[in-house]
Parts: sequence; structure tokens; C-alpha cells
Amino acid sequence: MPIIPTTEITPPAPPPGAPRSRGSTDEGVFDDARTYYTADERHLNTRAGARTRTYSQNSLFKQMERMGLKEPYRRGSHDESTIPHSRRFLIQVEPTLQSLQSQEDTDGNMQITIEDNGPKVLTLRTAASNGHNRFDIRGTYMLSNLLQELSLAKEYGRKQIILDEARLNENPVNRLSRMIRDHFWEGLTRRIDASSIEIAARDPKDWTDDPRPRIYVPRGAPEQYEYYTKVAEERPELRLDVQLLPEKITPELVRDMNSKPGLLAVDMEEEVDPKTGKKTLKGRPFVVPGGRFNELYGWDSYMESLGLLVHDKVDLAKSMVQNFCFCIKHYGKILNATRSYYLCRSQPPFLTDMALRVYDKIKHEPGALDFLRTSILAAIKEYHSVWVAEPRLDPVTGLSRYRPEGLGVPPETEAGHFVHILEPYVKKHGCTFEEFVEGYNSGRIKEPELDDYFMHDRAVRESGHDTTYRFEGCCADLATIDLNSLLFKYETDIARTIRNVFHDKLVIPAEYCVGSMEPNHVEASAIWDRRAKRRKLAIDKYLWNEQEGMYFDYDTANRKQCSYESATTFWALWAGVASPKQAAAMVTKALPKFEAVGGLLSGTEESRGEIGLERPNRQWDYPYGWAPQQILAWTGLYRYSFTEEAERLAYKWLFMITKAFVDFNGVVVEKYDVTRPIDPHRVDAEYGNQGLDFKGVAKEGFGWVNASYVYGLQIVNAHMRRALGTLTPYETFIKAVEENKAKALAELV
Ligand SMILES: OC[C@H]1O[C@H](O[C@H]2O[C@H](CO)[C@@H](O)[C@H](O)[C@H]2O)[C@H](O)[C@@H](O)[C@@H]1O
Ligand SMILES: [Ca+2]
Repeated sequence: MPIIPTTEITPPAPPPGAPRSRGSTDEGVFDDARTYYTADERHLNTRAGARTRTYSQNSLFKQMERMGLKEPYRRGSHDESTIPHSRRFLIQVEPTLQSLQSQEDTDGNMQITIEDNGPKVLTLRTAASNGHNRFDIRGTYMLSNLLQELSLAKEYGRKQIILDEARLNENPVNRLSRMIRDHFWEGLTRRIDASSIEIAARDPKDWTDDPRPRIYVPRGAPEQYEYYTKVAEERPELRLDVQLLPEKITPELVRDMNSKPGLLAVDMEEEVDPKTGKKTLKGRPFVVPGGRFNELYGWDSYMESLGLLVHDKVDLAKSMVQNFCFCIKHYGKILNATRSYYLCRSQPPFLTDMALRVYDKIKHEPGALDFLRTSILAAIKEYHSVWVAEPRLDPVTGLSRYRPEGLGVPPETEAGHFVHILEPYVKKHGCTFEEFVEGYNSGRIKEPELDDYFMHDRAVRESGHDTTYRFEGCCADLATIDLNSLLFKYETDIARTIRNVFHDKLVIPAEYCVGSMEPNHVEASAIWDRRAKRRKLAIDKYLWNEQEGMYFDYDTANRKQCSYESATTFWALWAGVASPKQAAAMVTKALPKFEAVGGLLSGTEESRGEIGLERPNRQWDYPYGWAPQQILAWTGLYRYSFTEEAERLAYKWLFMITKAFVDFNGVVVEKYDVTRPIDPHRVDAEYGNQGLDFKGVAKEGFGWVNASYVYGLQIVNAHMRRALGTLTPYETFIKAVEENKAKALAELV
């Protein structure tokens, strides 16, 4: 086995005023990478002999013993029972990285995983012996953590480091939570202003020949137009194209903008430049989903905010709510995402819950009530103008559908996504593929059947579930349990907020009025209570299926209930629209159909049907599981006191993520195959999987999965959290718990 070369270290004198050694020896072991690797003093070997008290493998084994688990799932590189403290290693970054990669990354993908066939052991030199003694780092997890730490050290320009062993054998639950808190959120945060327009405007989905940065500013924000025009003038190298949006946004306009796709402006706040004393604008930050999704998304943002709130990043969650209010004010809706080609469509609505959760954290602060008032007014406007208006409202049932306007072929999908659909038309018109798309998009070629296909396709994308056989060719006609649960939640949240926070009187100013509403009229909670009551009746009538013990979508065109079994049935629990009896029926009858080794399936295998070459897998069908489905189901089950079920599902999801994180070099991806115990992150359906493609160390994870991880850790109990840290499969864990219970009971008698 190779020994990593080390050079003799003669530490240079510390700069004047620099501390010679830190107060406590275990200080900062788990600091974020920037703090850890930029602290010069930490990486000089002046502290040979200093030891760190850490969360060692040893204590993990002790925990397992306490839990009655005899056979640990995975042992670290050394049994430290004889080692009271963790080590530090003296490492030359570049040569060690090279040896590590050439020896252990045998498939050359810049990650060390269980699929690499190296010896899985590397010798490092200890700092305490000034490099004389050696110690073996063993196993995929420690070696991949070493790769990650060295990659970070290199990024921060370090040639030599003193690395705490505790960063290599850290409890994986702690490590992943820490990565999310200290690195991933930051990696996903964007702010649109001069400081970062270059990064924020970048769009990996831009299909045009000249993907230059472009920003569209709404008419109602002239100060932003002036601001960006100045940025473009002062920094010509950016090639920033600043465009003012026309007053009226129509499907024709959006279609015609497709040749010049661009970012849409979001909220900015005024700030005084401390140097010049002059007023300037600063973008309100937001979190993007990750991968190729580099803009503010609708429902991803809600899910992300749950994780941000766990990590006390309240300002960021608040800022995302404010950005949503800006979108409703200037674009008429919370957009699918803030790019020009998304202007006609929305995504599943979560604004009231998001605003209330933020308000709950800031209610003692000045301005909190105004924040809540603005958010609720924006939600009321969105409710009336988007969700219970034409074309989304079905006047017969009174229920709503995903049914956005739009024209032509959605441009943001992967090239080739619609080839199989368009090919027959291309043949029929005897032209090239490009000629047909151009002719059809411009309206010169008329194909009503295709119009219908794309109306449903747009609806699928608005639903957030793109794509699934549940929705193919029918989505725009479906009153889904998803959307109607969310609207019931809007109605009950608005009613409660008006009653409890605004003393049952909320003035609706002109800018929030829709249709024939009187400016400045006062709304009380009663009308919202009535709306909720009416929706519940309609949901019970059209969507509930007593025999199956779950909710289904309702086809408003064919006037019949659908039969596709979807995990969105549990959204009814999240929203509180199910009666206790309906909830109990769902737990007994529906839940078992959706539960897989890694958590909840998004749909059942039976509903998806046979797949093959002619009928390929869809990413929102069996066997895939998605973070938002898990989050909403756990919260809903909790709401109805099905604590055990919520904990069990959360455990399975967290276990799957933790195991993939440990075995695959810290990976966190957009979605998982929840039936795949070994490599659940391998999903190649449709768009592939976002979040896989990193070199050395993951920087972002994926927004809603990051959130589901830290939110889920709040759902499971402390005992479960410890068991997750030792990668104990659920079956092993529950067996031990039951055996212990039986033992305790026997001792009682
Ligand atoms: O480009 C294809 C589609 O990509 C988006 O959908 C997927 O990612 C979104 C961001 O994480 C997520 O909100 C959505 O649920 C996913 O299916 C986009 O939203 C679609 O409009 C787009 O067609
Ligand atoms: Ca590899």
C-alpha cells in the first residue's frame, strides 16, 4: 500500500497578532470548509500532540451496543477502543490527492464509491509524530471523505494541511446535516443584482445560438430597469441584455420571446452603499433547486424553506416569500420558475403555509405583521386570479385543475424530448423537424390534436409532476387531489389568519382586487370558511373513494373518477381536508401500497402499468420517490397523530439518503429509486438525475432533498437518529426495539 510523501515541516513564524494556539483543543474540528481551511494557524504543525475529543467510531459502536445491535452494519477503518482521542494527519495536499485518486478512484469519475475496486486503504502520517508515524485510512466512507476534504483544501489554496481524523469518520448523519447547513444552502443561494448577475443569469437550458445573459424587467419596476441598464453600460463585458416586459403578458408574447429567453427580475431592496453613502438596489436572495435549475421555482422554494427554517436561515426563507409576492404583483402568479419561457404557468401553490411558518419565527420583530399582511393579500389575489378563475376552475364541480395557457412546444425540455410525438407530423408535412417546429410554433401550421397534446403537457409541468402516466393526455382536465388539497389549505389558512391575527377584518387594497371586487373592501374569515367547507364537500363527492380508502383525481371532461393511485392522496392529510375516519382508512388501506424500502413511492406499480421500449419509464411514476411527497405525507400523518407511521417513513427515506451519501462520495440527488437498496440515486428516466455530476466533493446536493433530510431528522425520534448514524436498516432497528420492549415487559412482570 502506498505511503503518502511528506516533507519536513519548518513552520514559518506566525504573523504579528496571530494566536499561537487556540484555546480549546477540540475547537473548530467541524468548522465549515472556508473557516477550517483558511485558518493558517490550524495547518501549521505547532500543535503536535494536541488531541481532539470527537464523535468517534468507538462511540458509534457503543451506541449500537446500547441499542442491542450486535453486528454493526459497517465498521470504520479502525476499532478505536484503545484510542481515547482522535488523530490529526499531516498531509501534503496535491501528492496525497493524486495517490488517492490513482489508487482508489478506479473508474475515474472523480468520486470514491463502493463501485471502485481499489485496495480501500491509504496510509497517512500523523501530525503528532511530525509525520514519522503512519496510520491507515480504511473503507469507502473515510477515503471518500478524505477525497472531499482534500478537494476543499486545494480549492482554498492549501498545499499542506493538518487534518482532524474526526472529519473523516464523522457520524454520517452529522456530516450530511453539516454539509447542508454550511455548504449546500450557500451553493444554491442566488441574488440577482450587479454582484451576481453573471451566475444568476446563466441558463443551462438556453437552447439558442447565443446564450447571453438577459434580464426581463416588469413595467411596474422602473427603478430595476434603470439599475440593470446602468449595470449593462458599466460592465459591457457581461453582454447583459436588459429588456422591459410589455404591460400585458399573453401566450403569443411568451411564445415570441422564446428566441430571446431570459431571466425574470425578482424583488430588490434599497440599500445605502457604506462607501459612497448613495442609495442602491440589492437583490433579495433565494435558493434554486440545483442541477440545471438555476432560477427561483414555485414548489421547490416551499420545500427548501422548510429546511432553511430548521437551520434558522429565516431571512432567506422570508426573502423567498417576498420574491413570491413580487411575482404575483408583477407577473400575476407564482411562476413555475423565473425564466421568460415559464411566464404562462405556475406550480403547486404553498404560499400561505410558507408565509405563516416564517411569520411564526419573526412575529416578535418589527414589520412582521406587515410581512404577513402582504403575503396573505398576495395569496388572496393569486387564489382568485389564478386558481379559481378560467381556465383552471371547473364550473361544474367547483374544483380546480392545472390548466395553464401557452402556445407551441415547451422549449426548456431536453432536446429530443418530443421527437416521438412530433415525428408523425413532420412526416405528414414533408419537412424537416426544425421546419415543422418553427411552422407549428408560429401558428402557420395548424394541428389541433397537437394543440391538445401540448395543453395537457403544459398542465403536467404546472402540476410539478412532469412527467407521469397519471397525467398523460388528460392533465388539464383533471381536478387533482393535489391541487384541491392545497387550495383547501389556502382557504383555511386565510380564514384563520384573518380571524386570529387581523381581528377578523382584512382590508383589501385596490392592487389586490380581482374582477369586480370593491377596492378597500373588508373581508372577514366567514367567507373563507365557507369556501373551504364547499371544497371539502366537493372533494368528498368527486375525489374520495370509500372502497379503496383513498382519494383519486376526477376527470372533468369525461365526468368520472380516475383510477391512478398517487402518493398525492396523502396531501389531503397535510391540508387537513380528510376526516379522522378517512385518514384512518388511508393509513390502513392506501399506505401499504406506497411503502417501499426507501420511503414512499410516487405511484403504485399497478397504476404505472407495463413499461418497455415503446412505453418508457416516467420520472414521477413507480419506482421513484420524491422529497416533496415524503415531506407532505410525514407532516400529514403527524397532523392526524399517526406518529409511528410518520417516523417509520421518515426513517426509511433518511436511511436511503444517508447510505447513498456514505457509499457514493457524498451524493445527494433530485430524486431516488426507492425500491433500489444499493444505488437508489441511479435514476435514468427522462431527464436523468440532477446532483450526480460533481468532481471530488458535492457542493449543492439538491434543494428539496437537502430540506427533506433536515426536516425529516425532526420527525424521527432521538433513538432513530442515533440508529441512522450507524446506518442501521429499518428492519434491524425495529427488531432491536421490539426485542428490548419485550425484555422490559418481561422484567416488569
Ligand atoms: O425541463 C424539464 C422540466 O423541468 C422542471 O421540472 C422538474 O424540476 C423542477 C425543479 O426541481 C421541479 O419543480 C419539477 O417538479 C420537476 O419535475 C420544470 O419545472 C418543468 O417546467 C420543466 O418542463
Ligand atoms: Ca470512482
